[in-house]
Amino acid sequence: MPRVLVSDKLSPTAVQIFKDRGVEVDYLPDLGKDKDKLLEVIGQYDGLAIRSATKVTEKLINAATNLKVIGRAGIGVDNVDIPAASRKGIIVMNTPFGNSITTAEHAIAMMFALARELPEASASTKAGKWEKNRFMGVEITGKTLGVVGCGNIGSIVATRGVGLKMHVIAFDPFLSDSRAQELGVEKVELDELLARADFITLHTPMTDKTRGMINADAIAKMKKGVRIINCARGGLIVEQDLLEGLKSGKVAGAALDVFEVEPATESPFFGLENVIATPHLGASTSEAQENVALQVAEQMSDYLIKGAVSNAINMPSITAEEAPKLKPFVKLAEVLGAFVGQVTEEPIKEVEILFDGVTASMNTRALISAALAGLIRPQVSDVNMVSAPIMVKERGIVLSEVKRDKSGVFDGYIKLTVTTEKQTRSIAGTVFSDGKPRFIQIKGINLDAEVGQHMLYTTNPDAPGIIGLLGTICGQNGVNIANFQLGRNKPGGDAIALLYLDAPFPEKVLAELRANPKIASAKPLKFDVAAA
Ligand SMILES: NC(=O)C1=CN([C@@H]2O[C@H](COP(=O)(O)OP(=O)(O)OC[C@H]3O[C@@H](n4cnc5c(N)ncnc54)[C@H](O)[C@@H]3O)[C@@H](O)[C@H]2O)C=CC1
Ligand SMILES: O=C(O)C(=O)COP(=O)(O)O
Repeated sequence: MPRVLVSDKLSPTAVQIFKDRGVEVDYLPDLGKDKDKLLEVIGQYDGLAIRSATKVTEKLINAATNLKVIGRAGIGVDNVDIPAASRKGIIVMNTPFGNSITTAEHAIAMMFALARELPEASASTKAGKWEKNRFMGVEITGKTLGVVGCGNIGSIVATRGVGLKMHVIAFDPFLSDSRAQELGVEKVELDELLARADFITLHTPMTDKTRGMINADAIAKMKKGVRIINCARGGLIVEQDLLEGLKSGKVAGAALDVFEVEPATESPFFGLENVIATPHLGASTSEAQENVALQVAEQMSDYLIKGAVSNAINMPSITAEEAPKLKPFVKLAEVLGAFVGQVTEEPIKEVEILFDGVTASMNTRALISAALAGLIRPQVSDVNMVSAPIMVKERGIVLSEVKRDKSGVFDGYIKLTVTTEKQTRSIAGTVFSDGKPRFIQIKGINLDAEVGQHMLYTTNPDAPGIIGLLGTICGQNGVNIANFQLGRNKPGGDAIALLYLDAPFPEKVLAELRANPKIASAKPLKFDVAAA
C-alpha cells in the first residue's frame, strides 16, 4: 500500500480521501516546519502532500528515496525544487484552480481595505478614539486598476474590477487580444500599466523573470499616490524599494499578503500606517481549503494507485480513463527507446519520434517521455518518464516530433530515429490486439517481432548459412534459443536476426560471435517485459 505524508495543515477531507482510496496516510501538519525531522522520515514515503510552509529542497529530495509524487494543495510551487524533483523522477503536481477565486477575493478585499484604511480605522475605533476626521478614503469607481499577470487569479480580479466600475488594464505577455476583450480589460505593456494605474495588483508566479519586478525603477514609473496590492509572492517586490516609496509618499499604500521571507514575524513594513499586512491568507477560506485538499488527495491517489497524472508541473497529464488505453503504447514507446538505447554506444545528437495513424491522436507527450526514458536508461539507469525529458535537454539532444495520418497496413505505429555522430538508427513498432508491443521495422527492414525479456540482436550481410552459424555457436555453448526472427532489405543486402533467449546471452559466447567474420555486429538486449 503506498504511503503518503501530509506535512502542512490540510483539511481532514484529504486524509479521508487517501484512506478511502487505499493510501496509507500520516497527517503531521507541523512537520513541514521541522527540516531535520522531515529529512529523517521522508525516505519512508511514496507521496508528500504540502502547502507553502514545507520547503522541498534538493537536500530533502535526495533523502526521499521512495518518493514518487509531491502534491501541492494550492497553486504556487516555488517552495519545491522542481528541477531536482524532475531529475529524481518525482512528479510535482498542484491544484491550479482550487483557491483562485478565494485569492482573487482577498486581493479585492485588500484593495478596499487600502482605499478606506479599514484596518487602521477599525483599530482606532476599537481603541475608543472615534477619529472620524483622521480617515479620508478614496473611491474605487472610475479608478484604473492595473493587473500584472492575468492568468487564473488575475483574470478573476480583473472581472471583479470591471464589475466595480473600474477601468481595468492588464499586463501579461501571454494574454491574447481576444481573451482581454472577453474579460473587458485593456491589454497594455508593463510601463504603461505602471504609469496609468491607481491600484496595482500582482498575480504572476514567482520565477527568475518576475523576481523583484516591482523595484525602484518600476516604482519611479508609477503615478504619485499609487496603491499596491500583493497577494502573489513576496519576492516579486524589492521590499526595501517599496519601503522607500511608501515613506516618500510616492506610494500611498501597500497591502501585502506575502513576504520575501515567511513566516514574516518582523518587518520594517509593520511600523508603517499606510501598510496593511496579512499572514499569507490568500487561500485561506474554508471553501478553497476543501477544494485543494480534496483535489490534491484525489490526484495523488490516482497517480499512486492507477498511474493517472493530472496537473503535474513536470510531466504530461494522463487521465484515469486514458491510462489503461495508453499503457500498452507507453510500453511500446519505452521498448523502442530501450532498443536503440542499448545498441547505441556513442553520444546521441538528435531524436525524431514519428507518430503514424492512431498513435498521432494519442497523448504523444507522454509517449515521447516514455521513449526518451527507454532511450537513455542504459546510460543513466535511474530515469523515468518525469526525469527523461529534462535529462535529454541537459544533454543538448535535439528532439523533434512528427505526426501523420495512417500510411501503411497498421492502424498506427511509432517510429524512433536516433542520430549520433557516427550513424542514424531507426526502429518502428506497434501494439497488436493482444496489447503487446511488436517491432515492425528495424534499420528499414520489415519484420514482425515480439519483445522478449532477453534477446540477441545481430546484423550481417545477407548470405547463406547465418542461421546455422548462430544455431551452432549457441548450441555448442549451451545457449537455448527460444525463438528466432529474421529480416533483410533485399537478397544479398543487409540482414538482421533477433534471438529470443531464456537468460542473458553469455559474454564469452558473445566474444566468439563477434570474432566471426560473417557477423557484422551482435548485441545482447534486455527488456522490461514478462518472460515468455
Ligand atoms: N497569497 C496566496 O495565498 C496565493 C498566492 N498565489 C500566487 O498567485 C500566483 C498566480 O496564480 P494563478 O493566477 O493561478 O497562476 P496562472 O499561472 O494562472 O497565472 C499567472 C499569469 O502570470 C503571467 N506571467 C508570467 N510571467 C509574467 C510576467 N513577467 N509579467 C506579467 N505576467 C506574467 C502568466 O502568463 C500567467 O497568465 C501563483 O503563482 C501563486 O504564487 C496563488 C494562490 C494563493
Ligand atoms: O496556492 C498558493 O500558491 C498559495 O500561496 C497558498 O498558500 P497556502 O496553501 O495557504 O500556504
